Amino acid sequence: MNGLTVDKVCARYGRTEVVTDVSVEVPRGDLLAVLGPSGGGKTTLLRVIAGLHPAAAGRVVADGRTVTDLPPERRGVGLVPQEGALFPHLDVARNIGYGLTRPTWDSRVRQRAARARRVEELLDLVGLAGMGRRKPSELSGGQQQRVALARALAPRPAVVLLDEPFSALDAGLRSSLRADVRVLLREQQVAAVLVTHDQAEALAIADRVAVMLDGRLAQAGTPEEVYRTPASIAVGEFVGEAIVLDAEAEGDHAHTAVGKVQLIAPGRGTGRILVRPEQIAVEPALDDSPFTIRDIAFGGAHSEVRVDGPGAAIRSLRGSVDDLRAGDAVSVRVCAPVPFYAG
Ligand SMILES: Nc1ncnc2c1ncn2[C@@H]1O[C@H](COP(=O)(O)OP(=O)(O)OP(=O)(O)O)[C@@H](O)[C@H]1O
Repeated sequence: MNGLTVDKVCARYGRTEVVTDVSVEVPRGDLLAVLGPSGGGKTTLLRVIAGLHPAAAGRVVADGRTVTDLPPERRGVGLVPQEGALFPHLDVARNIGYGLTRPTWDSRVRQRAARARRVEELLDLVGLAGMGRRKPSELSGGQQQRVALARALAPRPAVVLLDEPFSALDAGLRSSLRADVRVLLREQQVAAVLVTHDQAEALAIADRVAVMLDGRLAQAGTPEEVYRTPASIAVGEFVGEAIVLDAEAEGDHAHTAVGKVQLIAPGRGTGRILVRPEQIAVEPALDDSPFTIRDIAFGGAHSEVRVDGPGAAIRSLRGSVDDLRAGDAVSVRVCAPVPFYAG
């Protein structure tokens, strides 16, 4: 396959295994977001792919070539580290050109010209044309990240790894840079792996999301799959806001504290369901209802309504909350099929 294959990779620090049996595939042009709590093994996995940390077992394959035992510079894998990590004493052009082949004595002039052309091309690509002579300290945080990306792309790698590349940026800049980077990586047809803590970022930018819990791949799937049908309650709680309710399943539906709920897949017996706040409809109660509004957190486009009731603390997202007040009695209904977890 063209792109990246990680096949049953394990990694250790000393005797402690921190990555266990991880397998993922990323075709060229695709972006895989690796999501997980702190200490879950995300950065270590990235370092194994980049060749900065040895794999204790398994294989890393880039564009069909097994690179597991090659040094970082011979893998065809580019890395955009956290906060760019540019060389402060080199100007932007030199930072970008750093990873390109050094000229040899017999072809120095020709290679130098080719390097300069490639650097100009990359500056253009990341929207920094004309800034080649500046020092990193003369750039904004977002511009520095663009330089780090250009540096990673310079040798035309098959794979680019991005380790929390937007974490130091403010929200507005972060989402615009993220969208630009996504388009650029697809245009360049590299296989990209992005490590992030930010669930919304992973769901927004990725073709596929891999959730790592305790060094293991808990689930890999499209953003919709991991959000709507998480493999476990733990994955569901990590990927987004989750309301977990006790349930008694009977085929295609289950009985819960908020009434009868449709299930995505049939289930039977005692267990739990996982519901997203936007799947819960809260309406002013027409009859007696045991549910009352605890408070409403106004949130612009979507406000959160928190509801107390017997056996359930509910959060619901709503566009308008004009008809609701704290203390009101309300009816609560789950308005979409949800996943059920037995046991
Ligand atoms: N150099 C090291 N020596 C020993 N243990 C380490 C080292 N680096 C990381 N670890 C441990 O390995 C585990 C995985 O760390 P890793 O940095 O891969 O997790 P992570 O998911 O990237 O976390 P974060 O989101 O906080 O960056 C953690 O328990 C961490 O303490």
